[in-house]
Amino acid sequence: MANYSQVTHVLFDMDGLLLNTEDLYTVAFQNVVSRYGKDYTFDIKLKIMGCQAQESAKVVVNALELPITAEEFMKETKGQFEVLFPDSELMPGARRLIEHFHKNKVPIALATSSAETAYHMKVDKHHKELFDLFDHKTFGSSDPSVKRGKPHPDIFLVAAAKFSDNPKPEQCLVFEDAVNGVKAARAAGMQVVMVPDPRVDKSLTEEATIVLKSLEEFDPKLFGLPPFEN
Ligand SMILES: O=c1[nH]cc([C@@H]2O[C@H](COP(=O)(O)O)[C@@H](O)[C@H]2O)c(=O)[nH]1
Ligand SMILES: [Mg+2]
Repeated sequence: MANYSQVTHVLFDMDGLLLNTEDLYTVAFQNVVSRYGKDYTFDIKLKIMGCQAQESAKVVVNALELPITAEEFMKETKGQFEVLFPDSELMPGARRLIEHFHKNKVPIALATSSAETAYHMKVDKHHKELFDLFDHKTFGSSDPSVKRGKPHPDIFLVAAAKFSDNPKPEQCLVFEDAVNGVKAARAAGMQVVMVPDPRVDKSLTEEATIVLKSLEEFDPKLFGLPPFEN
């Protein structure tokens, strides 16, 4: 059996992990690049999942040789986000896990590469009460203290430092869906539970501490966290 260490604090990614917003990004980006006769392939998406918004825009514009600037691309996608994000849905198991940790007084935080404005589009309409259970939130694309996006460790180190009892990296468990997010967590010295998109090749999941098909499969006991009651 693999060796898992006990943790005391938990950090959650958001897009594609707690919310189905990765699917919504795919629709939004495809709608925009279709105007230029291009395809937003999963290979390109894989490169930018978890990246800061501006970096993502640059990669797409360059990879697809779009005849617009990264700023123009961001403006066009923002129009799509405003329509699509408010109806984002929770991923299976997300509510149970967040409510369980909150009820059992496990400190939990959100560490998303989203900008704060995008976060509000995704959460405010349907999920505000649940997301209010986090002790704190860090928004990688709009928080100046997060210098570099995932796969760099910055966001997880900034988020961990916001807990009042200042946990060490090895006391923190990260939940992630993206390859870049797993790399970021490992670079921060943290264990990471990966729930990847099923299209992600197995060879790209090897850095994760444990890989699950769904958050519903997570067993808190493996990491010394309070067990589910049922
Ligand atoms: O198809 C896409 N997926 C993901 C992103 C980027 O990845 C971030 C999601 O990262 P996280 O899962 O760390 O919240 C988004 O905020 C966005 O910046 C993107 O641009 N396009
Ligand atoms: Mg994600």
